[in-house]
Amino acid sequence: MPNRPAVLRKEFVFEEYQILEARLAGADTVLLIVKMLDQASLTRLYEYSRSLGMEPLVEVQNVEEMEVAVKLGAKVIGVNNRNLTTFDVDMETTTRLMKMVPQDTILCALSGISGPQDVKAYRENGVGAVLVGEALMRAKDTARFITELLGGGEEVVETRKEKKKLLVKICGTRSAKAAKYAVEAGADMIGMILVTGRKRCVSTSTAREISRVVHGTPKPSSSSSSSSSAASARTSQPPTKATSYFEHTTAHHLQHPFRALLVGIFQDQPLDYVLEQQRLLDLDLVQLHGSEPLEWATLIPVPVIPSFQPSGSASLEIGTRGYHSIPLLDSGAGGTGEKLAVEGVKEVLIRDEGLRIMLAGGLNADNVSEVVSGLGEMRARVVGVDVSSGVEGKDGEQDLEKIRAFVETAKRL
Ligand SMILES: O=C(O)c1ccccc1NCC(=O)[C@H](O)[C@H](O)COP(=O)(O)O
Repeated sequence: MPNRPAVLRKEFVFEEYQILEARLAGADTVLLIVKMLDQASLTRLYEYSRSLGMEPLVEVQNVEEMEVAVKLGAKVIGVNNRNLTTFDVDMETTTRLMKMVPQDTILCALSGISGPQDVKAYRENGVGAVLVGEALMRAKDTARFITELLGGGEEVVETRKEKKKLLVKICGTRSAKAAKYAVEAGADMIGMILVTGRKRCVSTSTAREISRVVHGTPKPSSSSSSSSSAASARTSQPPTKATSYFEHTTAHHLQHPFRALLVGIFQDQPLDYVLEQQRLLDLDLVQLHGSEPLEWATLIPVPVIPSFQPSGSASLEIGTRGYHSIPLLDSGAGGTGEKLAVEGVKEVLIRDEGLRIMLAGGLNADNVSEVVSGLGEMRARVVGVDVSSGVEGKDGEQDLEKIRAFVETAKRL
């Protein structure tokens, strides 16, 4: 579930059919209420849910039910503060039962949360999550209320107006040496071509070496400070602000505070192959450079970057939220060095003012500044730049100095 918030089917679940239905509808998990299920049914439904890749939220209300949930091995347990027999709400119920919960279990407080004071108290006590229903429905301004619950202040939706450092992706990487060099030069993403038959396609053994290097090489400290929200996303600091869709995905999916991310590039290959390579090479992101369906993003367990051409009809899907993490606007079929037309980029951005993109297509250290600044005010909506041919020498091999020059130039924009 890397591309969106988790979806819970919060229901009276009493048979497998409902769990399957939830999975098919795109839910990530289901609620199992200990009070309404006998031990055999609870165990059966719990196992069934897990067999579909969904760790259920197991709801309890008292000591006896908590014992059942813990014995079951539930990894996410919710304590209902509302007594379902009397309907009385006692906010201490969660806190009283929490000592029974093993360390690695996420404890959620359910029901009765009316404002930030409740969340603050739970957070201080080590409660891992809260479930808010009625208060959210009653709130006049839902976004502000959620921000307040998270402990945030005045600003409700953080949208990027000011210029931030561009993320840089070095694509077409063919050796562990070039990958290491690019990371140490400050690149945020290292792309390798996994499209069989293409000249830049890497063998499995090289891809494994590149993967090892990208996962093991720390970023230079200066570039890790390019986004404070990215850093907080990867540390224990909980977020305190609601963010727009693309702001969130940029901060959470496209950068890591300590190392670069590894991107595998695919083009019109079977989904099974993409999934297998993602696992085998421990890819952090998958770039789909052909006419793969948008929905694949829900089946690939890491964030997806799809490629669009400004003029192509598929570019209508470019701004669809909830699937890909960030779209790549590229001039052509990928790695061609063909220059992207700035006017085409502007047309795409004008159609959807919330859209954020990465740019590719014939970029190099000499022209990236002109292309990016040519977008005028729309520059703030470009989160990153991607290069392949532009960091290659005449012999077609990656040129380490060109990589450095590209990263340094792009990071200054
Ligand atoms: O580079 C390839 O051989 C390639 C093959 C099939 C699909 C995508 C491919 N490359 C993608 C990229 O290198 C970048 O995402 C981008 O297209 C950069 O292009 P450019 O800087 O114009 O070479």
